[in-house]
Amino acid sequence: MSIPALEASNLSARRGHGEARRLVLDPIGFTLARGEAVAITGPSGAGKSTLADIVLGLGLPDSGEIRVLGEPWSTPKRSHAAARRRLVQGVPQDPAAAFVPRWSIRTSLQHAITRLFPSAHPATLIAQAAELAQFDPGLLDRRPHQLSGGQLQRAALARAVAVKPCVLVADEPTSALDPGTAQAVAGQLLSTAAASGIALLLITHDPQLAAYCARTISIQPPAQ
Ligand SMILES: Nc1ncnc2c1ncn2[C@@H]1O[C@H](COP(=O)(O)OP(=O)(O)OP(=O)(O)O)[C@@H](O)[C@H]1O
Repeated sequence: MSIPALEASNLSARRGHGEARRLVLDPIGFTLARGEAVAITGPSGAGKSTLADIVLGLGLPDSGEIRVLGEPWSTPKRSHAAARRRLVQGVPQDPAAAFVPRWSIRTSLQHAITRLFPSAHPATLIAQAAELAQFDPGLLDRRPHQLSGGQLQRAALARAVAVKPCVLVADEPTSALDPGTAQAVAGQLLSTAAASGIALLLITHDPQLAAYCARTISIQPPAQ
């Protein structure tokens, strides 16, 4: 059997300080194969973004472990940090967060590639990523504010796949878009991940969006 792209076992999280510190993510475990799309759904406050942040390495769990391609992910060796960070990329709810406002989309992509994948040739990866994400290469020299919401979300998808990750975490990636654009971007996200063999963890409260995925895991706010 091939090694899963992502394995999460017994992950839980507490947040807040002092007496207000409480369990915000009940223990959860799941496995994603390469190219598999899984939706994480649940009501507001269930811990979906907390889980996304933990998988992205932006927050720490209070229990449990994550493995990426079979290797422990939560505590990557410092020397491997960039190489390992490259493997798990995010597509944020607000795509502008993926870009430096004063830089062109091309410069932001070049910067991400140089930092996370120094052995790669940026121009080649940018061209491949734009094609995969169906981002018009004619828009690469624009700044983020010069793009529509849908164009910017495709640019964020291009930025995420440019460094050839094995896991994509998309946290409510279409919630800021109108319904037609949201559907097109969601379809693009799924087909891009499947075409590249990337495991997709799609965080959403939208059942229609979750239905695009092969599997749905529903989480609930922990009982206090
Ligand atoms: N740093 C923090 N300090 C205190 N509480 C926090 C912190 N981060 C998250 N929480 C709490 O943890 C719970 C889960 O938050 P989270 O953002 O993960 O939920 P969610 O399922 O993504 O919700 P939504 O669908 O509304 O985005 C919420 O009750 C939130 O207030």
